[in-house]
Amino acid sequence: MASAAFPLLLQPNSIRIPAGRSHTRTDRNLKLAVSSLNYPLRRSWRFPLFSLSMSRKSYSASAIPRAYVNGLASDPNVSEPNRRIDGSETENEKVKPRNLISWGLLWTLLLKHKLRLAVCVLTLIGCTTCTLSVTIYSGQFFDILTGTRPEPLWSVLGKVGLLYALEPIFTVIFVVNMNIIWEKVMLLLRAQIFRRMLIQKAEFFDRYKVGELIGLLTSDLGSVKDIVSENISRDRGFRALSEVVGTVCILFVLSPQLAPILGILVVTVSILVAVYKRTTVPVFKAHGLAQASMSDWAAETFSAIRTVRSFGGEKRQMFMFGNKALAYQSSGIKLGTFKSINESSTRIAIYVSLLTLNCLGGRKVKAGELSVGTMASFIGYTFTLTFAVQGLVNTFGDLRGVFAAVERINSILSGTEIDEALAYGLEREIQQKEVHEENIKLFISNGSIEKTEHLNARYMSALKSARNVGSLAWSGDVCLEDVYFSYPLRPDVEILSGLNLTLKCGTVTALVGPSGAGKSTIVQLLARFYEPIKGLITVAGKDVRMFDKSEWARVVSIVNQEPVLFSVSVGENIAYGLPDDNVSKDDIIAAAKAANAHEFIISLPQGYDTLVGERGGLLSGGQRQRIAIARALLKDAPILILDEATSALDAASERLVQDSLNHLMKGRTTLVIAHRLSTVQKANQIALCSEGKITELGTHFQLLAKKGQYASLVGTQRLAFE
Ligand SMILES: Nc1ncnc2c1ncn2[C@@H]1O[C@H](COP(=O)(O)OP(=O)(O)OP(=O)(O)O)[C@@H](O)[C@H]1O
Repeated sequence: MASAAFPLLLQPNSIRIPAGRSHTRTDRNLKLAVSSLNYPLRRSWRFPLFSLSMSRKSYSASAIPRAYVNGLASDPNVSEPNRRIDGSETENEKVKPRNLISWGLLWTLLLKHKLRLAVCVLTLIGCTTCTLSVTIYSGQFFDILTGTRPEPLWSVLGKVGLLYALEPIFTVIFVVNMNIIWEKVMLLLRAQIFRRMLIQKAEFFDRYKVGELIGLLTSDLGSVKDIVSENISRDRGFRALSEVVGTVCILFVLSPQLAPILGILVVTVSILVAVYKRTTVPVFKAHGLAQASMSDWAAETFSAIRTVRSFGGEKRQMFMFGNKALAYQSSGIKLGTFKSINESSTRIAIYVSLLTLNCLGGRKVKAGELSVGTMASFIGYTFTLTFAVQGLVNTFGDLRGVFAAVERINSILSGTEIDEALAYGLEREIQQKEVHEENIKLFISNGSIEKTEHLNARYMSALKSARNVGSLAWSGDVCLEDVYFSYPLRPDVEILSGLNLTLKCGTVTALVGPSGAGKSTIVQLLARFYEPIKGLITVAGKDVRMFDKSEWARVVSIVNQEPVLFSVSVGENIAYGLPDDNVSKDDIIAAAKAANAHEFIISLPQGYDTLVGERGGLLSGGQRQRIAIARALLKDAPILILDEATSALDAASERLVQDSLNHLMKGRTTLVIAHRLSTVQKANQIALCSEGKITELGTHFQLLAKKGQYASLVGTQRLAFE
């Protein structure tokens, strides 16, 4: 199958431009940037806490296309995609869920910084050597003082001084390089996770709350990031590990008899103390949660202050806040108690170790088996070992948190819910961009995490007979043919059952029907947010699945009841109609004028540069709607869907918006959904959707004459007006 797609993988100098293409911004990017590696790996990796595996095969770069031109004439050698008509995958095609974050991936990302890693290893050895050597020289210092060592004092002090000077230098180089490496790794991970979220199927966003998804990017990924930044200090992570190993070795060299007893004692007591401390982590967390709950309540109260006032809810809000403040207080008291015990427990570990050392070592010093200096070094190493072991246990505790976070990310994002048609289109478009742009490199220079070769195989093959989707959509009808559909989260409830509807090219079709009949569902299918379970959607007779979703998105404009604006300026919101283009101010103004929006925009404080606020909240509903229409005008898509576009407006705004909609609809294949039947009477055809099918179809007068459900709906609405 993969090889069947290769006739379309053109060499850079053999790119053909399909005739009759109107969208120059696509044409100018016909040539794909050379795709670099997709994390080639040499072996599989497994870790017991969360199963991580990557195979060489799944990350092979060999099948990634080097260049691609869509819209080419069919190639008889290219086989049809091995795809069932319902869009599901056959057994052969099924892709096993793979973990998004894996050891293999981390390793590959780390290996990009080989030089820095080498510097880190060397400086780590350097600072540990300095730290541990100082203690030996401190012991020698005492031996010189007691006269057992015939060496001038300045020579030892000189060495100690040099070590004191070198240690911070090594530390700075180690910390800076570790941080740089990890920040770069995290940058790529963050970008890839964001991308992976963006290409999930629509049901993914039905299933998970926005907060959960943001949590993956912020707190979960944050704890992965913190594992390095918070474990880079002297008593944590690699430094603690190297100090434990180094100290134990030195102790054995200094006194092979004393070292095992002291070593075992210090390590055991330190581990016990550290483990005890870890068990108190939930108390710290509970305190944090209590604080968050209290501040959430305050935030909700103030953000809904008008609702609180209108219901006289101040007392309730106060009492609830009081409850939360009390919970915060009691968790704070508990936390204080645990903090004090924690504080003392480390001291207990040190005191026990020192007492043992003094008993055993003191006897040896008295017997002349050990010098005072060596005894002093032992005391120093007792402290080092205690803190290092505790630091190490803390690092392991943090690692557990990281594994849990990674597992959460993997469990949500490693399923097979990727919208492949979208993923493929995005991959292709990203690769067409100039590679020197930093923000794009994040997504391509490392290759995507997605297994793109099977997507390429499928879509390359499927696209072989597709001509330019724009010209098809401008010239052909859009048909829903025997469409069956259930929402993935409610597979038992059939919303559409064998629906047939033709949207004639360049004309207006109105879709009416009772609430819950499935009108908006048809919009979602036409926009390809979801795919039919059975049946086809075609444009000019071509199955729309032949086009990747980025291409399809360019030919469909949707204006709905509550248009969502981004919290940028008015001008930028209009320019979003062509998100990949540099839209000129003149084009933006022309679109705004056609949408009856120019007058109100220039009366805003900063005109086209005025910020619209979160979700356009600083504008009225009618103003938002006209900006959305200007955006759609700029997009200039051949298929237009108006889903209750004027229903939330008052009469004056509706007139203005309706004017601009009339302008927008001209010459486009339009589907209008409206509850107010008076607004759709002029449509070329009216389709009545009921029980998942189109039950009546005709002009307003034909349907009235039929005296069916449409006629009775019209009657009901007239009665309501009278
Ligand atoms: N994302 C979803 N997941 C599961 N079920 C859904 C989803 N969206 C809509 N539904 C269900 O699909 C059915 C059809 O909804 P749809 O919004 O298409 O109806 P409608 O005809 O547009 O209704 P209205 O005129 O009230 O807007 C409803 O029963 C609804 O509960």
